[in-house]
Amino acid sequence: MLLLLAAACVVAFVLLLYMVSPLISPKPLKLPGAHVVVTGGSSGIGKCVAIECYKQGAFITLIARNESKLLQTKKEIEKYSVNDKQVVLCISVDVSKDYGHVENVLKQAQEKLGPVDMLINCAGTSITGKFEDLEVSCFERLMAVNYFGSVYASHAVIATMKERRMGRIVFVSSQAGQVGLFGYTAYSPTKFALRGLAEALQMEVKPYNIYVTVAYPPDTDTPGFAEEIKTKPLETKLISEASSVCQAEQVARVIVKDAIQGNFNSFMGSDGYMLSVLTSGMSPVTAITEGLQQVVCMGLFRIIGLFYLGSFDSIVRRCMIQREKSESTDKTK
Ligand SMILES: NC(=O)C1=CN([C@@H]2O[C@H](COP(=O)(O)OP(=O)(O)OC[C@H]3O[C@@H](n4cnc5c(N)ncnc54)[C@H](OP(=O)(O)O)[C@@H]3O)[C@@H](O)[C@H]2O)C=CC1
Ligand SMILES: CCCCCCCCCCCCCCCC(=O)[C@@H](N)CO
Repeated sequence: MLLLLAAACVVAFVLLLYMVSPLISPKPLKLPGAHVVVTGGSSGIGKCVAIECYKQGAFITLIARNESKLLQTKKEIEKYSVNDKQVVLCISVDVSKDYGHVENVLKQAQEKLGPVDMLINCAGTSITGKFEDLEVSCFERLMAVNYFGSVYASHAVIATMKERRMGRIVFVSSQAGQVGLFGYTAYSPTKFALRGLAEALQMEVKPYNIYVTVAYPPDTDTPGFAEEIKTKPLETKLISEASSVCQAEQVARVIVKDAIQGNFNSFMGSDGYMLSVLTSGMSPVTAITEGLQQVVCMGLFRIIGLFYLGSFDSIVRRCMIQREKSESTDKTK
């Protein structure tokens, strides 16, 4: 009897260890002297991520298309140097066009600044509008930049990371990559796709000590956002008010902190927290407490989420009625 109890205890302990072992947090990456590549590093969130890493002693490669914007950003970043060895390298390339080209430039960057320790996939753009108003080419373009651009850059660095048994890859998704909202039929799928890629890739590369992070920023005050707002449907604007507009510096700090720690999920604010718990699905966890919070809070957050959905539906309905009214008064004029 005693023996049976002891055996049961051992089995339970082993089971517990087995469950807990993948949950043990990774060792933080050391940024001083590390090589960080930021796609979309010449503007907005990407620029602030680059500055944040540079301030912590990293060597930076900026990737974007427009050369003069790249050079201007390089100058801006260099103001924050913490030692005189630090370098900011600029590469002008379209991450969505030719994989061979992207692979080549990343090879050159690694020859100059050493193997990539951290890749931040931030190059991206958004187009909003009603489904029928968006040309199908918009859907293709967004998928090319936001999704395939991230696949290309990651594919070009992963082999070296695996050889070195270290590295970080960050995908900048969006809150619109956690929930599909009015106006985002072309954009949201590209951000949801990044999550699928990140989950599958993380499972492959974890034994090689490589950690993948997916960031879900809310609306953030950037040149890209200023552009987006010009053509945003009223419905999208009103719905987006559910979550506040963040500063790019603040978003960048959170992304860099989570990437260093190797956290899979990176979110900002209380609505970001709720969304990340609510949409955790089968995503990996990097701390036992994270998993526990998801188990405990999921039901409650679903209830809160249903209220949000109800209010979004009523925004859409009200806008439709308003539009029909103004159309009919236009006709009678
Ligand atoms: N701002 C926001 O509200 C939010 C943004 N995001 C995401 O964060 C990321 C950055 O957004 P944000 O800072 O607002 O964007 P910005 O428009 O301010 O900056 C975009 C950056 O990406 C580069 N870029 C765009 N297309 C390409 C391309 N094909 N190849 C290479 N580089 C490219 C741009 O440079 P260039 O044009 O010279 O190539 C620029 O450096 C995007 O993925 C966006 O979807 C997520 C949530 C909220
Ligand atoms: C419990 C559940 C809480 C639910 C809260 C839901 C809030 C949703 C607001 C989403 C705003 C959309 C941000 C898109 C940002 C973006 O990617 C673009 N700006 C890019 O340019």
